[in-house]
Amino acid sequence: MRGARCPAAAVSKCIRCDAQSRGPGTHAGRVQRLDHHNHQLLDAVTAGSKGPVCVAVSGGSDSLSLLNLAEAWTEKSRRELLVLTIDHGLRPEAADEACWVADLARSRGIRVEILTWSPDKRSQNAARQARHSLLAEAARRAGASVVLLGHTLTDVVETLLMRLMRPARLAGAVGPQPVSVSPVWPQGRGIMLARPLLNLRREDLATDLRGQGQSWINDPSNDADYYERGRIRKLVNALDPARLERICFDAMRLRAIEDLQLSRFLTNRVRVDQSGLIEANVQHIEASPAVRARFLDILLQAASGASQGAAAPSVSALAETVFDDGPKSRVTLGGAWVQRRGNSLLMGRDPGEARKGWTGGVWDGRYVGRGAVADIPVLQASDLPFLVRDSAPDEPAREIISDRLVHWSRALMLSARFSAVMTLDR
Ligand SMILES: Nc1ncnc2c1ncn2[C@@H]1O[C@H](COP(=O)(O)OP(=O)(O)OP(=O)(O)O)[C@@H](O)[C@H]1O
Repeated sequence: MRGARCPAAAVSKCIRCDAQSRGPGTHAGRVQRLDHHNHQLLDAVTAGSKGPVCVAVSGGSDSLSLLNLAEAWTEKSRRELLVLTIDHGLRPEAADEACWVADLARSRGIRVEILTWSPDKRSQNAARQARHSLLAEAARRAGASVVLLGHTLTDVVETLLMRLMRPARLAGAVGPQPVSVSPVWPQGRGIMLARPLLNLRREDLATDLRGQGQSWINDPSNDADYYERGRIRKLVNALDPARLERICFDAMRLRAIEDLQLSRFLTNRVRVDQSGLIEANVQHIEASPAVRARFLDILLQAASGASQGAAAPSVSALAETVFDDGPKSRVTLGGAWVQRRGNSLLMGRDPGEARKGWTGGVWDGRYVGRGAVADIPVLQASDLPFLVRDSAPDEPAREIISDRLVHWSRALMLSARFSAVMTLDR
């Protein structure tokens, strides 16, 4: 981290490469060494992309540390940064806080945009969803394809505990990943999220900022008991954080292996035909039930055009059936249908969904109907569902779906690589 000062730090070589770094085991040692690898993550995730690199900054200690890291990285990469800060309207101070962040960015010569959300629901989930939509839309407007988020190791630990306490959707089962696709669709099309601080503790980053004389914004709702996050934070402190971190690193490494396998499946086993129908070859697929379920989850989302997967127990149950033998007739889940044919799984958009409020024209941003809504046949009336033949005017459904799968595959591959790198010496 820029300007990190730690009296105990001694210069040595990084254990994973030849870069000079501070001695392992010290606060600054960890920050300096990871800095080096986190620059590599930024290099990899932005490779081949155009436009600015967006940094989501709330003004808290995590995202200000992220801004420092990103700024240091631009000295070498020469990429332009665009700070995005959201006035979420959930607290009276939110507007002032967004202005504070904007002033700070401008004082460093960094472009900044304030995004405003008018909450109609006050839940943290609704706020998160809205935040991702605003970030993705702003990134696309700016011609960017990468958004950096300030999640830390502390978030990984907290998320792990939260997930253990209630059933999750498959995508979030292990918590934030080093790289992932934007969780909103279609706003997040082509947008990659990267979390370069995922191996650093919140408290270490805060110590670092203090050392630089940098203040930050404290959001009291993060610790409030009425939010699950606040209750979990207290629980983490009451348990043994170091042990929890080790569990998280093990989970991240395991997940990295899964991600790599999934990335290969998406690249080698899936094709999308002209009509937007997805076909996955599942012959001799050797994968754990968890990987099969995640594979199916991604395919269902690509077929349905949904932002989120269906509930984890339903996807897992369906995966058990579809990868073995059946179903011979269509089964619908999460807005998509799936059917086994020979060695393949076929998947498409559930036409029954069109009955819910579609009034004709382009449906789902991807398909053009062939008749009136009232004519939509009952499921299983034909082999191909009513709506998959045609495409949206600008771009064929096939392109949209293939693009999403390719993007997903790349995110999984990068995530696997950096999960492994980030946790190697733990
Ligand atoms: N108001 C905001 N403006 C801009 N970016 C934000 C804002 N709030 C959060 N972020 C970004 O999101 C990151 C994660 O924030 P936080 O931990 O508060 O979210 P969360 O609700 O736990 O999210 P998630 O469910 O994605 O883990 C921050 O480090 C920052 O990069």
